[in-house]
Amino acid sequence: MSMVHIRHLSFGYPGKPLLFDNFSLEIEKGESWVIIGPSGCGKSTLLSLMAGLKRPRQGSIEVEGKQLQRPRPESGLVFQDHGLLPWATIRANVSLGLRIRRFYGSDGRHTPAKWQNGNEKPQAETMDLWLQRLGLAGKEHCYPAQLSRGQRQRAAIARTLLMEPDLLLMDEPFSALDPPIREELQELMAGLGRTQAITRITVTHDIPEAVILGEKILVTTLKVNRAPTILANPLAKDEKPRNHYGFNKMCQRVRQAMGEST
Ligand SMILES: Nc1ncnc2c1ncn2[C@@H]1O[C@H](COP(=O)(O)OP(=O)(O)OP(=O)(O)O)[C@@H](O)[C@H]1O
Repeated sequence: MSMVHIRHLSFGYPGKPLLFDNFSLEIEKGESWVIIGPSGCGKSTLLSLMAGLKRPRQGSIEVEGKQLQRPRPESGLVFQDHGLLPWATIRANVSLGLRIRRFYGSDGRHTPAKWQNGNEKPQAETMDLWLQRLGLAGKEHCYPAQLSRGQRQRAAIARTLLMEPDLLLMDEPFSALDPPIREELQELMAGLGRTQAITRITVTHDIPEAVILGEKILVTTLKVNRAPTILANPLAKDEKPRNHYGFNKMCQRVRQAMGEST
């Protein structure tokens, strides 16, 4: 069953050329996709459209069979800039999404029934679990400024995952991080895909990252995007794709597809 179904999408910013024209794409539940392409080709715009933060000029986007009219509370977003509140502890920051979700919409009307008051899982337990999985146990009472950049980004990821999203949309989530931390987080996110059926869509500039995270790699172009270029990448299912003998070859395929698309 499809998680995201884009049908005949047209989108461009006012007074600028179209970025997408009659563009269709189907993403199955549980798949991990990467969107890669040169700067300015519309990767972040496509992610915002799938998040319901922007509306198509023409065409439609369905998520879980429902036409997207607004951001859905079941979708999780992670951006490059972690967006933590500097004056709140890590524990308060990580629980922020949950607290906001209860008031989703101006009147709370759009909070899905399974999350309305009284139906929440025991929060403290779930939060401790994510803090532990993301290597933040013991940091709960620290403020963001007391953590490293990688730890702050992990806290942002914990905040999103604690909300149990069914669709995870990430815009260059690791690009501000140094290579060892970046690699650690890439492996962590790839590992999550193996243990949980979350549909993941990650925007990146980085070819090796695309090969590690994307079972399907969408290559976008600076020309108007019409028929999508999609590379299938079974290596992303591997536990250590970087060590796989086909890794460099797959990187080369992505590089070549990017070259052909410019
Ligand atoms: N709010 C906006 N208003 C007008 N133009 C915009 C707006 N946001 C983005 N654009 C333009 O739309 C194009 C696509 O932008 P977008 O950020 O989606 O590209 P991108 O592929 O994600 O780029 P990058 O890799 O540099 O982040 C760019 O030319 C950008 O300048």
